[in-house]
Amino acid sequence: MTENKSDEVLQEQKRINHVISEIGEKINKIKKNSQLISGDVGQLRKTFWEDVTVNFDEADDVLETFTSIKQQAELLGERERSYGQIHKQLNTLNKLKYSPYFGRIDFKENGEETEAIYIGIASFMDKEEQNFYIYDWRAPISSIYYDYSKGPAKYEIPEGAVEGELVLKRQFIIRNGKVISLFDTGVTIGDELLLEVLGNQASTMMKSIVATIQKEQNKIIRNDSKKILVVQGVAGSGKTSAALQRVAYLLYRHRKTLTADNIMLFSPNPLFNSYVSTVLPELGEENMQQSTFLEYLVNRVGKGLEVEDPFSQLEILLDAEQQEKASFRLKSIEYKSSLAFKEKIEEEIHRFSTNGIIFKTIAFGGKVFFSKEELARKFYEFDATSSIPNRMELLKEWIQKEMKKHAKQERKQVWVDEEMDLLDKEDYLKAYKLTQKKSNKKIGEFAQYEEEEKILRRFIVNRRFKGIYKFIKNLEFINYIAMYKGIFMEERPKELPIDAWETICVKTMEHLKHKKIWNEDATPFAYFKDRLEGKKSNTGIKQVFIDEAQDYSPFQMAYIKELYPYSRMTLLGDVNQAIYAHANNELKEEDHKEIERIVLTKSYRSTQEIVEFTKEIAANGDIIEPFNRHGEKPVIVEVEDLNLLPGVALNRICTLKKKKYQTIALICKTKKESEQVYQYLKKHIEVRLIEKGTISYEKGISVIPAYLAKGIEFDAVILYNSSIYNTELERELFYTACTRAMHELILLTKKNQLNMFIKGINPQTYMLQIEEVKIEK
Ligand SMILES: Nc1ncnc2c1ncn2[C@@H]1O[C@H](COP(=O)(O)OP(=O)(O)OP(=O)(O)O)[C@@H](O)[C@H]1O
Repeated sequence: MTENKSDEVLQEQKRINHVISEIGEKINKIKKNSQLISGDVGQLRKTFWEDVTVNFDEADDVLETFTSIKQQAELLGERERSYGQIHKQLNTLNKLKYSPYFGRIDFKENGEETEAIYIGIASFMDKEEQNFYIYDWRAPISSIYYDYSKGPAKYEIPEGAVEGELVLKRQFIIRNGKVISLFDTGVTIGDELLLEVLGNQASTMMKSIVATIQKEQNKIIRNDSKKILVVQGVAGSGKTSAALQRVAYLLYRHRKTLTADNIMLFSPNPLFNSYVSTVLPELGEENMQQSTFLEYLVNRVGKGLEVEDPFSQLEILLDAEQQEKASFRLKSIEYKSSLAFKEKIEEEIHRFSTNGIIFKTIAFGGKVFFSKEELARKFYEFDATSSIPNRMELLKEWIQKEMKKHAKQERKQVWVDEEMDLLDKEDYLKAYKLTQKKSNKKIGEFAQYEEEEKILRRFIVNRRFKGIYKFIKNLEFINYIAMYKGIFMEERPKELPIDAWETICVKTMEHLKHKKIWNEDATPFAYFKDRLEGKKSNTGIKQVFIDEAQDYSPFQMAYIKELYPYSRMTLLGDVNQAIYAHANNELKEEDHKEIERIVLTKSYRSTQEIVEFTKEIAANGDIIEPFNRHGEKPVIVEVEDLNLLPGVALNRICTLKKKKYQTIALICKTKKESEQVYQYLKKHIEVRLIEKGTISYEKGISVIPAYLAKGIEFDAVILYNSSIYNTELERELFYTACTRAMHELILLTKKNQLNMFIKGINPQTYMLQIEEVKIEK
């Protein structure tokens, strides 16, 4: 660390004290204001109904009542919004009070005086609102801090570039209002501060990197020129971190038109969702919408089919004992993930335009209201030039109209008489009131009774028809499954050999028969459904982020793009961590006018020693550059007998625990392996098993299958039985697992059975140890 010049520190501390006292004053002022508003909100809520005119007598009165309620609700909403704003502001000010800024740049704009710019997580001005005590890190001028070292520098504003000279660049660590350290930096954003940050223990929650954003990451964060931004970044290069900072940046830059609700992040698993959930609040912003693609698909496919999750799909491919099943699934996955299959679906849809649509019969209590043939006939009676979704809509409207007639008929049936006796008092009362309301004039007792009975019969039929009405409204009368199956009764696509196609057809249909759908079919099925009933494109989303983009198949990627046709997209991924069988070339694709591509090659997560080792696993790993932080070389532990493996893992975990690491992971290849070793370990130490549904992880020891460790990191990683990663398909999984380690990496292996990847690694990059201690079975 650069030496702390004590008078500089004193000067800076003086300024900090002043700024903090101003922040304190502002907080007090806002609090007073907020009490007023909160009082207002409370009062408004209390007297809401007193202040509106409620009168339902005449149509005019109803309108007046409606307007009055609306006005009152708007007033309340506005006050609540300003109350929410104030709350947010107070939150940010309290953060600033603790640590007002992290950086300072002295910038001399050409022809102007040098100005000291202090940079923090939000802007803060003096009382007169004339000068900035703190600049938001997202302000245009702040980019100099991330992009330049001392010397000529410039930043962009809408009117053009502002040029000048960067005279000083200083970094602070301020805690609780006190300068802990201060250093003036040279070339990049203080390697020293970064070194300090990266040397810390891993947390179970991702941290914001705002104070140490690197120049190349800043490009990702501030990029706003093209519709699609693609980031190919090696493991640990800060893709996810930069993506979250980018969300914060976009929310700031477009604050008038963009809110957190307009941003969607697709993440790899539920654990990841919670892992990243604190970054934006730390920056004073709200979290964007977050979902896994599976969640989206399950919703879209609908209740009728159970969707296989991608992890179960992967498990089959990884299970050495199910090689035959795996080889068939691989073919199925490859084809159904391709754009060729999407084309095939398109052809099928085209055919449905003139014939072949299959419906379900709509019946009630054994009585057919609409046969499937009738529905098909009616469908094809509509104008053939109209799109399929439009005709579906017309068909639905027609059915709904016809249903009114059926309902009327049904009211006369005997079963309704029987159910009349079972009605409760409230129904009678309701019918009575409705009759009263309906007839202003006094009517005779008999007429009154007749009217009530009519209403009660309507109640009964409506109640029993509720299911059918919903079925119709949701277009469930379209037999998607039968039609989807139809694709597999057709001629072989040219991409596949005959035997492969036949097996795919038989097995896919068999699986669908059991009301289950494989993961590779889920996207095509959802797409197929969309093409028949109309796209559910989401216009509210303006920015879509896809993390681990390499794990999306070409079909999925194309589908997502169609779902969000008006959104900008940020795709982040690493071709070396593509753990699924379907290939996706999106990250490698040629540039075109809508795409901006950024490549990150420096890895920040792991020590230099770990990166030197892991880069040799990755295909094209030469481009990976380690960050200059040192630790021990990875250790490969050879074990005589595989039965000793759980005990050896336990020993190693205990040694790591003594080193006071906060998060230690034992990464296994499959769920089965994780469960087995977990059962052993839990008898000896406190340990947690992470499964696909796990939504958060805690400090301590976790046993986790490699594919669930995606995107997250641990202080120390032990790779359990590394000998079993042995096919080219498993290279990425093995690489992903090893790159989760920040400070220490240990790989257990059967003696003399180094896997095919380790065999290719320079032995200088690791230490080989033989576990000699015999452990009882
Ligand atoms: N500029 C930075 N300043 C401080 N820490 C950083 C910076 N960039 C990355 N890191 C740290 O490096 C680690 C890896 O970052 P992150 O998870 O964002 O990388 P990634 O590229 O998404 O990784 P992977 O693809 O391997 O999951 C995190 O601990 C993150 O805090």
